[in-house]
Amino acid sequence: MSYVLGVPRYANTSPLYHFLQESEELQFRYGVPTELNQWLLEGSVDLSLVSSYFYLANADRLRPLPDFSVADLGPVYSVNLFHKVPWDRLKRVALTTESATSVRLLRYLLEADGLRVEYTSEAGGLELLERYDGVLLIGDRAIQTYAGLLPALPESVHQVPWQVGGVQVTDLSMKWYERTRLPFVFAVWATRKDEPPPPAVVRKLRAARQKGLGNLETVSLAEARRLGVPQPLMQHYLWNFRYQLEAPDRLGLQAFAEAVGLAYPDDYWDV
Ligand SMILES: C=C(O[C@@H]1C=C(C(=O)O)C=C[C@H]1O)C(=O)O
Repeated sequence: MSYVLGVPRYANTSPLYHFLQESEELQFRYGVPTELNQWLLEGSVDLSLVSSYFYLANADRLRPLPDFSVADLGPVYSVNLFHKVPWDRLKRVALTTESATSVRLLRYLLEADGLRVEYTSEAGGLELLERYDGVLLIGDRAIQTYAGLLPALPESVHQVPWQVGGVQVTDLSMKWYERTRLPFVFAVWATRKDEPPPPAVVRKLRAARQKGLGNLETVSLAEARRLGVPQPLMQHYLWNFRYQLEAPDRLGLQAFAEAVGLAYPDDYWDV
């Protein structure tokens, strides 16, 4: 029987997977985070990316790898509330159906600012702004939408505009950083608690990550073409992620658990 890896359908994890080969022993099943979360609990994937919030809420059944994450310090560029009224006047917001973590993070950030907002889960893009004050997008859709708004390639990564025309872009990871000065962990990799990850699979994942991060130009070119986003922008976007769940990331994850009233188990596979 082959081991099934839950593989996200997003550019943001391409440095981890670009050089990973599917084989008879290791098969991929592709999905967006909300699908992968469910598949992991149900047993239709064995090792998978899982939304950090979903992991924390199901920590009695899941255990993560010690050194894999989708995290960053400051802006992430692809977890964005696109809105047409200022942040403190938001009343009705549409939420992506692909995310478990970001929707919880948005709720936390708005409540922390004393704001009461009505949320509706609805798939779509910027056209939702005709009916809502804001729309939360993540992953490929968010980075494509953001890149599509930019009038030109920014001169420097420090000059990415956060307002284009009538649309404001609030990067949730940046907002988290301003509040906590910590990284934000969007996802970890986990298995079910009674099914330890095979060390050979973890070795392959680590080797593929090392190669991916060492060849970001190749990886970002492939992803830029796939999504129709300028390659320099894609390369900076990928370069900016923290993929190794290091000590500062764990502090960020612990702070997120506290922020949403969940326990932080601090319990990782020794692999
Ligand atoms: C950084 C991102 O993080 C993603 C957001 C997730 C969530 O909100 O549940 C889950 C997995 C991550 O890959 C992104 O989508 O751009």
